[in-house]
Amino acid sequence: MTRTAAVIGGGVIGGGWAARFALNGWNVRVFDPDPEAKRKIGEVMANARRSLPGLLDVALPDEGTISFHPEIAQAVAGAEWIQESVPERLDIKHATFAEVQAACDPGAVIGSSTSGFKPSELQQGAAAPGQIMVAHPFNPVYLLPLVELVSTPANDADRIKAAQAALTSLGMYPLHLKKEIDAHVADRFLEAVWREALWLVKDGIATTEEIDNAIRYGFGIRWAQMGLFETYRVAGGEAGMKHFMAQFGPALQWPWTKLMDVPEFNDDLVDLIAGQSDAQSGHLSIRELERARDGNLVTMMRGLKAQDWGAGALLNAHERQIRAGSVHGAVAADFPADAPVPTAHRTVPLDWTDYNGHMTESRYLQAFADATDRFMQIIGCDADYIASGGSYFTAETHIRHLDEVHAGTVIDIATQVIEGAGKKMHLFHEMRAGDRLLATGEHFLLHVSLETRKPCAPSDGIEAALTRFAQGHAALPRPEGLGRAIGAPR
Ligand SMILES: NC(=O)C1=CN([C@@H]2O[C@H](COP(=O)(O)OP(=O)(O)OC[C@H]3O[C@@H](n4cnc5c(N)ncnc54)[C@H](O)[C@@H]3O)[C@@H](O)[C@H]2O)C=CC1
Ligand SMILES: C[N+](C)(C)CC(=O)CC(=O)[O-]
Repeated sequence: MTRTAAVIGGGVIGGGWAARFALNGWNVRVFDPDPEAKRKIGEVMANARRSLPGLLDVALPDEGTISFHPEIAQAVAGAEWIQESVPERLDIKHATFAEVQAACDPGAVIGSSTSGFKPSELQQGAAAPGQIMVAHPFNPVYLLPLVELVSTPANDADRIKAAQAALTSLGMYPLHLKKEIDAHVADRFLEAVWREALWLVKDGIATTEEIDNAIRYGFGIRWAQMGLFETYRVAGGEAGMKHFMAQFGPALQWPWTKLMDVPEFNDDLVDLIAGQSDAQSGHLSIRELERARDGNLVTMMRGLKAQDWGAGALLNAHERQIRAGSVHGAVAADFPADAPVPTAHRTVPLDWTDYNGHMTESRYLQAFADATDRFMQIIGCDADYIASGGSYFTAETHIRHLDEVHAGTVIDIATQVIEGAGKKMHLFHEMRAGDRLLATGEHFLLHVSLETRKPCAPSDGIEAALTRFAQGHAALPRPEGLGRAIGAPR
């Protein structure tokens, strides 16, 4: 059954939440008094659609619907998750919770996006304090997985567990903080770095651009993959963390930071920073900057996915969760022998597109090669079989590019066995977006011994599974384009 979330306040963060929920198959009900909210969320959704689904190598569930409601009561009725993302003012948040709790399901989780208020402050005066907890996300909410989940003793363990499970199912990383503190954990870092940066600009030491460069060419990349402590452990060399601390401990007494002083927040400082920021990035619109940011984030996170590390390992876990409940977990006997076998159902990722604004040619081969891997797995040539010494090598490939496809589009590949006997396996893949035929891939493979590196017969199990498809597929129409070659001029 489709799950339902309510988003109260649909600005930068509420819009990001709406996209995260909807693109993971939830229906989303939005309440926001801003008459522009629908347009703004529409623009966030457009950016999210081209970036989030392509993070994974398997398609997300079908997109949920987003509806807009004139009253909080209408938006929250029947929702299992209510995410408050109204402005950062305690009076507005309290008034919002009162309206929400007058109409919502008592079993629903009410998460607050607050950047700094403690959950006990949010719960003050509430009809049911135990329903409210901090669920602090990071912008863009549809791409960054971290959510600081901050609870108080008023929140019972079952509701916290339900909240963790719901966030995990959205591909997020709930970091549960059992001890509350102003600004939680991550915003304390951001605030510290922000204060230092304000001083550096105010004192004329560095411009906004130079500070950004100091981060993005160096420790920002390092932090993205290892965080702080693991990074510094490595920096301690073979002697490790103790050596690192001994070496840099004395710096704590030196004037290396102005963290405890706050620069006077006046018009001069605002104009200085805003002016430098305009000079640095004013030639780009916010939507253009968001698109650049999203492309960079997707590319970095997919790089970490290949390494199965940090945020990338989380993507792999989310993907396993989706595969387990779908056709991707199926084996040969689960597929009819007389129809092409579905071997891919995924979204075109942003990092598969090129200067022509569409999927680049090398990624067609990747998609078809992944489909071949999936077919091998279906007939029993899986990781265990390969570890036992048998596998397939591709001997020849022919790809036809028939129609364009863009980032964010769901593609499906169906595979027909043209020949499957002994060591030979001849496959014909058709890639489609809905009814549109995008490309075909014809591949001839030989079963090999990984010890001798020479062709040999596969196991009886693989032979039987392959023969079943080969015989069943022989009755299918011959695919258009089979055996095609590029004609050479004479
Ligand atoms: N912008 C950021 O980088 C982050 C913000 N947050 C937190 O998210 C919350 C929302 O912040 P933003 O989205 O940045 O602000 P925003 O100004 O972009 O959006 C706030 C939205 O709330 C709506 N609103 C105002 N009064 C309302 C009411 N009574 N009921 C329902 N909606 C109402 C506004 O029309 C607006 O669309 C804040 O608590 C903030 O601390 C959390 C993480 C990051
Ligand atoms: C600046 N901020 C305090 C609103 C930042 C956050 O809360 C998290 C983020 O996305 O940077």
